[in-house]
Amino acid sequence: MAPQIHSDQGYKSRYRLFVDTPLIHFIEKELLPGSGMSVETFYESLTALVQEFGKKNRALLKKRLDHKNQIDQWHKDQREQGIAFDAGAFEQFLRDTGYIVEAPEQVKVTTPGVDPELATIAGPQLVVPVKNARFALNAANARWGSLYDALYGTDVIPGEVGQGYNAERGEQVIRYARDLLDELFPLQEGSHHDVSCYRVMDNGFAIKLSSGVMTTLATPEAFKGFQGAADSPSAILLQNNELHIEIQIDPEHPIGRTDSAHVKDVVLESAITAIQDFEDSVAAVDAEDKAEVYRNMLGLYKGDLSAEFQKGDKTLLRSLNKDREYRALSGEQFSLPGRSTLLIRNVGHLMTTPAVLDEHCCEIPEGILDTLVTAVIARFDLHKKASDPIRNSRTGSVYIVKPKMQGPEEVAFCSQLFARTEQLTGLVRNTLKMGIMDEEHRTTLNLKACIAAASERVIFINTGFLDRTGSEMHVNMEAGPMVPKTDMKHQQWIRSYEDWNVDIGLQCGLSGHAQIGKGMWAMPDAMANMLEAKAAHPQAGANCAWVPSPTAATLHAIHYHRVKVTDVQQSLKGRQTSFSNLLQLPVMPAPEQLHPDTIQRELENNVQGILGYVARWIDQGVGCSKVPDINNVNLMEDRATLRISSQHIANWLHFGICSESQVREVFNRMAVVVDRQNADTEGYTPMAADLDSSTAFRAALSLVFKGLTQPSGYTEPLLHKYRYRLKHDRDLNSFARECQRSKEAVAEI
Ligand SMILES: CC(=O)SCCNC(=O)CCNC(=O)[C@H](O)C(C)(C)COP(=O)(O)OP(=O)(O)OC[C@H]1O[C@@H](n2cnc3c(N)ncnc32)[C@H](O)[C@@H]1OP(=O)(O)O
Ligand SMILES: O=CC(=O)O
Ligand SMILES: [Mg+2]
Repeated sequence: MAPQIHSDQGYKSRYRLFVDTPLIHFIEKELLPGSGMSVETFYESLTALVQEFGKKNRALLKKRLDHKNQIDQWHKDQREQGIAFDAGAFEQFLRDTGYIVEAPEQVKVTTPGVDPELATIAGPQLVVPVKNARFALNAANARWGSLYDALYGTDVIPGEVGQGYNAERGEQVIRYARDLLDELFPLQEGSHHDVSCYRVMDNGFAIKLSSGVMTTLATPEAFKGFQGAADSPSAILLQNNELHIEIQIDPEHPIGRTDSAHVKDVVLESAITAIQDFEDSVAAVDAEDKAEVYRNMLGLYKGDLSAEFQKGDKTLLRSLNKDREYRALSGEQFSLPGRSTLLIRNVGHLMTTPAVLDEHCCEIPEGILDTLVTAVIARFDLHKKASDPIRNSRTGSVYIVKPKMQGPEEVAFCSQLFARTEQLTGLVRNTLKMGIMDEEHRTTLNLKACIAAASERVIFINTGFLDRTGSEMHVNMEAGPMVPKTDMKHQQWIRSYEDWNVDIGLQCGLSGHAQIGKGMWAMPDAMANMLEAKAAHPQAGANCAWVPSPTAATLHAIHYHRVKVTDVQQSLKGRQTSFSNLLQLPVMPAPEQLHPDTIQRELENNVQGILGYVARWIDQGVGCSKVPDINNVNLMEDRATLRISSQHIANWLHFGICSESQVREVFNRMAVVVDRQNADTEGYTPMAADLDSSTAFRAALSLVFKGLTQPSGYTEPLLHKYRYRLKHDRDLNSFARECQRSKEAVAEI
């Protein structure tokens, strides 16, 4: 059977490409109308990009493999010769083989037109799988979040949330919020706890205490504006460290009614930026999935995305929030952004997509398709008038986060791809900005050269420590058995990597121009712990850090009120983390001392996470899940955490820390546990009853048993393979193979 090229289903010939129907529908009926780009120009442009960049893309992937083989051999030789690891010798070898390159002495980012949300405002960065419109909208709207809700609904306030309103818990929330106001916006006299009235007078913000004393803020300039009438405002706007807080007042509201100053909520500017993710948190294996991802992104950029959903017994309709209007003391009206500034995480250089085949019937690089579609989508935002109520960038930029790049050649390649895409889509040069995920071994070691390779485009460097951990294990797979997963974050390499990223960012002039970011908080329900732990991110000089939910964004915002990141960055200038510490390996010094119980527990924990995540990925196409670990702590699992777990078991198998039969036994047993955990999950397909015929179970096994040979230890090739097979009842590439065999089809192009 030849591919269906001219039917309503299957691939259709478009210019020099074959495009699968669901994507054609999206491109021709949804994306291009109103974009100013014709159908012909779009496919001509895509063909040009594939022809100009496809071969280079493949060559870069081949280079990854060459380096990996060389490093494997070096570690093997050292082991066989009984040579103790020496970071200096390793560094020399990596320099000799061109894995580490010379960076220019002076590197300075010169990125033009960066919005203040990325350049100067320090605050939380929310990440969201864009394939889920309800979540994607929620993330875009998470610029402002209720502190009362964030406290009431999480373990920051101890005890059960329970059903119905718990007045005692409510009291604790109000006390917490008043303490915070006292800390961030102290009064000249008294405390926010004792306020009976907030109002605006001709000469400024006036606060009446229950004692009758009139006072105001210790720093009166922190008052920025208000909503409602001056003598009975409905909102008071305060600012600290470039972040805003609204005290909301409503005497009719159930909470405001009982409050001495009728405060109904304290709302924090929260997710200053949000990454709409096409990548680690998304399952998009075919044209239908890609169209869904792109459709939501288009709606966010056009401003018309909405999602209707059921919550409890209510049907809700969610759309994008408008900007917020205020009046200043002078009487002047002004507005603040109502939405997070959005970044878009495209996929990396590795994957190809069956949504589009080239003239040889081969899948095209997915990153190339993402770049072009992102640029066309962005035109809708860039062409909006300044008065448009829903604009993303006010400075004419498009923020693309590029994951999993390995080294400066790959960054340069990406920058060239962006430049050519700008030409083809009529965008001004350097409109497409680049966020570099520092999440691969070779990128960390060459971070300065990576920044140099895109110095006119860089808008962030971010420590994606989850992928970086998977990368560390895969690159050094042959060095020896790795420490247990929980010990990984205490290893020398990871501590140095976090500091190194900040040092290089500061040296390259990112402060005040771009984000130096820290990674994800992967325990979405452990908000009390997060409040403790994530204070370290601004203290380390990072002006943004990832959070998994809007609630987490609101709580994490508190840290940026407490720490002025620019001051920290100033104090860190000139620091230079040891390069050789970056190369220290996370290998166990005495694996023979590992207790069998520790091995068993480690396996069970990893396997439970793998199965819990993979089952939903393969069967339901859910790319990011909350999965309980062995201690029943809910963890955010995505492809990066899966990379860690699967590489870890693969490594222990390789070095005989555990046996194949032991691993299989744990998999079989954990399938029962995961089935039980999902007993009430709608659409869940149990695995344990028939393990051999469970596609998800087989996918999970292969991630471990084929872990050593997966490119860079990534999980997406196998996840895509199994999900595609389940969805389509045929293999990825089967159309491409048939198409290649079909002389007529090719001749027709
Ligand atoms: C290594 C990396 O690459 S990290 C980056 C990739 N990871 C991510 O992007 C994580 C994003 N987070 C998520 O996907 C989710 O928070 C999960 C999967 C971890 C947990 O999801 P759930 O179990 O559904 O969360 P939970 O039930 O606690 O909360 C759901 C509510 O929170 C909202 N929510 C949760 N996470 C997010 C988010 N990231 N963005 C926006 N809203 C969110 C949902 O919209 C929902 O609210 P609603 O009912 O008003 O729509
Ligand atoms: O993408 C983020 C990571 O930690 O990996
Ligand atoms: Mg990652």
